Amino acid sequence: MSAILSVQDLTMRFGGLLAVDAVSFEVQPHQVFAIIGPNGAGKTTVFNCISGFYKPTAGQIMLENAPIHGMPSHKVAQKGVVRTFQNVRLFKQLTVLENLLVAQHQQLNTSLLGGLLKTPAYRRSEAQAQEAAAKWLDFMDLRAYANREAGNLAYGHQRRLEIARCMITQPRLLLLDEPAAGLNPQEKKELQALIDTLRRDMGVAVLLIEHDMSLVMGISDEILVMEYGKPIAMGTPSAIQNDPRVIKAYLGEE
Ligand SMILES: Nc1ncnc2c1ncn2[C@@H]1O[C@H](COP(=O)(O)OP(=O)(O)OP(=O)(O)O)[C@@H](O)[C@H]1O
Repeated sequence: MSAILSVQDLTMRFGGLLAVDAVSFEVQPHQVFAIIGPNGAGKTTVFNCISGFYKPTAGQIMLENAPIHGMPSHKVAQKGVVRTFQNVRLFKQLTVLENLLVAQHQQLNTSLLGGLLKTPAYRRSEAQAQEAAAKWLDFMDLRAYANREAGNLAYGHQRRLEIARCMITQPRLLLLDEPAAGLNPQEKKELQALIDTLRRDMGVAVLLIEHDMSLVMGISDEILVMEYGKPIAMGTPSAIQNDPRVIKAYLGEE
């Protein structure tokens, strides 16, 4: 099986700080791959490098065998790698529906002139965008809120909308940065079921940063543990839970 994402010796330096130090891992199709580690371990910096927000100091990031390191974030997104953020980022003054329509804008097969003249091709792609938005509103149980301002939604709903906004672009790889943060126990359970459905039925692999260990252990196929920028362990949830280096990183020296 060939990997969707292959990261080799990824390194990111900020002045004198080595935030990510020679990190390598692979994400396979349909896999949920988690990156965990104490605060400041370098997890979000890895995400920022993959999603094109940072240009890595060194190393390779390959998406289905083609390099994406150093590409700007909108290009990486066009290639099928999309992300959510630690603090939800939506167009808060737009409605829920509008957020889903805007997300598709870059993909729409229309020209400015086509839009002005309302050509058949323009109307067709508009109709497709509306259809896709309706599908994701239903899938995420957000239809009742379609015309609400996104900023006025309950936090759990905003998180779901952010994931819908990613998924509507039909990505190959979904990066979720602490998706369970701020959710109540019931919402966390629903999130776990949602991630499972996305990877099983929607053809997307998921790369996850998460501090909630019960979610991480319950959903991940493989886990990478980082500490001070360095990879210290990688393996299945049960192997990671019993790894003395991981226990030491989380609990400190006896
Ligand atoms: N743009 C930046 N400029 C300078 N230092 C940075 C920058 N971004 C991150 N860092 C530093 O890099 C290190 C790793 O940070 P990062 O946010 O990647 O950690 P993290 O594992 O995601 O932490 P958390 O779990 O708290 O989100 C930290 O010491 C942080 O201060």
